[in-house]
Amino acid sequence: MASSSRPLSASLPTTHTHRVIPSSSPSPSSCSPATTRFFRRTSSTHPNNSISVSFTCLKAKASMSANMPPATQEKNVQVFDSEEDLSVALAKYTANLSEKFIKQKGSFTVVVSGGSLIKSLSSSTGCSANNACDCWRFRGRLLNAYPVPIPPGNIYAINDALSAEGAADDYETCVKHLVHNGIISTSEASGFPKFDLMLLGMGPDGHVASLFPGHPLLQEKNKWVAFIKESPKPPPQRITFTFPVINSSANIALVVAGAGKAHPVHVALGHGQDPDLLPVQMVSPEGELAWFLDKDAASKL
Ligand SMILES: O=C1O[C@H](COP(=O)(O)O)[C@@H](O)[C@H](O)[C@H]1O
Repeated sequence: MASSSRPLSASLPTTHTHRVIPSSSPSPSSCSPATTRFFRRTSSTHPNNSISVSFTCLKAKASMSANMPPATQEKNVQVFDSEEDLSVALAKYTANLSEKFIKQKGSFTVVVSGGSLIKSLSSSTGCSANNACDCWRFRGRLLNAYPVPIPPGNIYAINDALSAEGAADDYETCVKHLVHNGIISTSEASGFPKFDLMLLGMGPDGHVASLFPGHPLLQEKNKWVAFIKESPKPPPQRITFTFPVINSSANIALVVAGAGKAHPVHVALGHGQDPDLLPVQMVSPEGELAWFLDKDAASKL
């Protein structure tokens, strides 16, 4: 997770084409006050796994599609011809939210999940997936075209020197400090922390963060951060934000690329069925849910 006092703003160098279906409707010691804060992921591998985060920016030219099925037309879904185009649009979306929240309350809090989201986003920043965080910290830039003054202390990574239990506890304590200090908002509706934006990926099985199909953690109602020791996807030990926190977010962007994810996308957007409730179907933020898909992920829509 992370935060900035200056909105992500700059010129938008590129125009790309995509379809838009508008919506109808860490450790505690690193918890210093400041303003864009990045929460490095909603889930993390643990231990000995590289943690990576990043995203890119730019402008995408929107055009409405008249050919999308009705169920999709009720959602905010954007489909891009390439991962690069998707990245560009996602960065612009993030920049707009950053500007809005910083104007409103002087800060912007963002959670970024792991997986290929990081790789694809880092590709157009000039940072590799592995050094994306260092790019933020040491180059003082979140995005190539969007200079963002994010102090290193505003990026909250998990402490992977700890056990999974310890890391979850440590991260939850960190978030509690930030809530206590007023840096992270609290949802009036749920009482859980309310991040301004979560950037989530999704697995081919429909999992989000480290919340897997059929796992008891899907029903977690109290914890903010939970650990898992038997993840069906390696590595087995992870920590994750829980659904009460995820769904208290002001905004969530679900960023999905690849044909292997077309089925859960199809189901989550209301066009198909799966015998199991997919975790991605449980994503329901207090504010807006925006889908950023590449054309392969959208191929069954
Ligand atoms: O395990 C995870 O996987 C999903 C999807 O990863 P991807 O590499 O297929 O994009 C990721 O969104 C999630 O954060 C992570 O915990």
